Amino acid sequence: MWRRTTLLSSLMPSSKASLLHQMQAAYGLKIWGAFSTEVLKPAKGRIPPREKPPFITFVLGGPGSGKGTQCAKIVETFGFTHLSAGDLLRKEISSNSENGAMILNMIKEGKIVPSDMTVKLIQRAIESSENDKFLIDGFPRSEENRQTYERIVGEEPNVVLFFDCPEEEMVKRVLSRNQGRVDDNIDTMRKRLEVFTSLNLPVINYYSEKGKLYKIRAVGTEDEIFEQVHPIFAAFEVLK
Ligand SMILES: Nc1ncnc2c1ncn2[C@@H]1O[C@H](COP(=O)(O)OP(=O)(O)OP(=O)(O)O)[C@@H](O)[C@H]1O
Ligand SMILES: Nc1ccn([C@H]2C[C@H](O)[C@@H](COP(=O)(O)O)O2)c(=O)n1
Ligand SMILES: [Mg+2]
Repeated sequence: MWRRTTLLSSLMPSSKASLLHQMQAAYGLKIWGAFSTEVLKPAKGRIPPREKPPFITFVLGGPGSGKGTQCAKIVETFGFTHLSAGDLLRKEISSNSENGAMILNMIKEGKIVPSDMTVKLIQRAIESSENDKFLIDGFPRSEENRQTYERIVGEEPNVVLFFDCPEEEMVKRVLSRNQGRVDDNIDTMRKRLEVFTSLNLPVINYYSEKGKLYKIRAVGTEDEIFEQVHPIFAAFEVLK
């Protein structure tokens, strides 16, 4: 799609060449002559509009079920872009955004941040990427998250993965994660498990009823779990 790169400006008087540069910078267009224009790879930071909606996978599971770990493997094998809702929120905290303090409090309490905020961060991240396939990890965490995404983005996910892991295993993993997360302690973990059961399980059931859910038994080694994940994405690659 992005074909020719030679600059016409080198063949022009300098005033015209400068005007041409300005137009190229403004519109991401490269002008080939009197009769044709062609859209070229945009300048850094400018992303062309998508011709079709990206392929979206929601990745769900309790705290410590291994969502992030398995997402890294999917990225490596299938070239997805990984967007962790939790990571996007943590970035908001560390960038000292106006909502940072509120988000930090919610995360410490194991509560769910207002959906508009999370959806906008996800939407912005998708729009600023040139990839056409995304893993949205840890989202939607509640019916309100799900409905807000559908309202703002106007699309349903293509696939939903659910990493199903026993509570005692999740607690063990979180308490030995050692990444300095403010919510990796037993008190917050208890609250996160309660929130998972009361708010996230209904979303998981919703997607199960819609026939979009792939349930993974998230016990065993990371590689054993990925053996269940691999065929799901391999099948979608074949269908493309
Ligand atoms: N199959 C596994 N066996 C043992 N430990 C694992 C396994 N998968 C992941 N872990 C470890 O468990 C911890 C939690 O994993 P991970 O961060 O992927 O979970 P998560 O679902 O993303 O959790 P959270 O919702 O809290 O972000 C990490 O320290 C990770 O290295
Ligand atoms: N959709 C989301 C995702 C995450 N959060 C907040 C609350 C979670 O406990 C915390 C950490 O998320 P994780 O990294 O475990 O996926 O981030 C939220 O409010 N809404
Ligand atoms: Mg995670």
